[in-house]
Amino acid sequence: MTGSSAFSKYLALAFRWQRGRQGTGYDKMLLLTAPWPLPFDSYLIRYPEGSEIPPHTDPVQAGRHYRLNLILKSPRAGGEFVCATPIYSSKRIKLFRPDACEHSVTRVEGGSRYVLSIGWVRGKEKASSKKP
Ligand SMILES: O=C(O)CCC(=O)C(=O)O
Ligand SMILES: [Fe+2]
Repeated sequence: MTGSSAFSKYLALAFRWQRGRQGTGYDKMLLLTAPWPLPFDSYLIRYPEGSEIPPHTDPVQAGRHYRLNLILKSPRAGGEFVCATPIYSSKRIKLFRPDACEHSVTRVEGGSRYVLSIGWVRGKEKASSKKP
């Protein structure tokens, strides 16, 4: 993709609510993203009552995917982030490898949940090019 078409794609997407990829009731809003010097993206994610994210991974074409998720607002019940091996986890801060560690969000019950999600990719090694 050329720089200018990447930028027009960014302008078309940024600061608008889009349906989450899993189609399970959550919405995301692209804030800032850049391909260089360190590929990164940042999203505001909104989970209305009854939404959830089933177990999944977020693979990248090359390198290692990291995410720092800041839980801005928790619902009264549910909406728990589940990941067996986070790098760091507290009530409001989750640092993890979404490409390597399956993760999910339990059904939000009693109010909404809001997350600021910042992701970046380190290294260039292709997962499929790894020697056994
Ligand atoms: O909202 C969350 O806690 C996790 C969302 C998610 O799947 C991700 O950030 O990759
Ligand atoms: Fe994810």
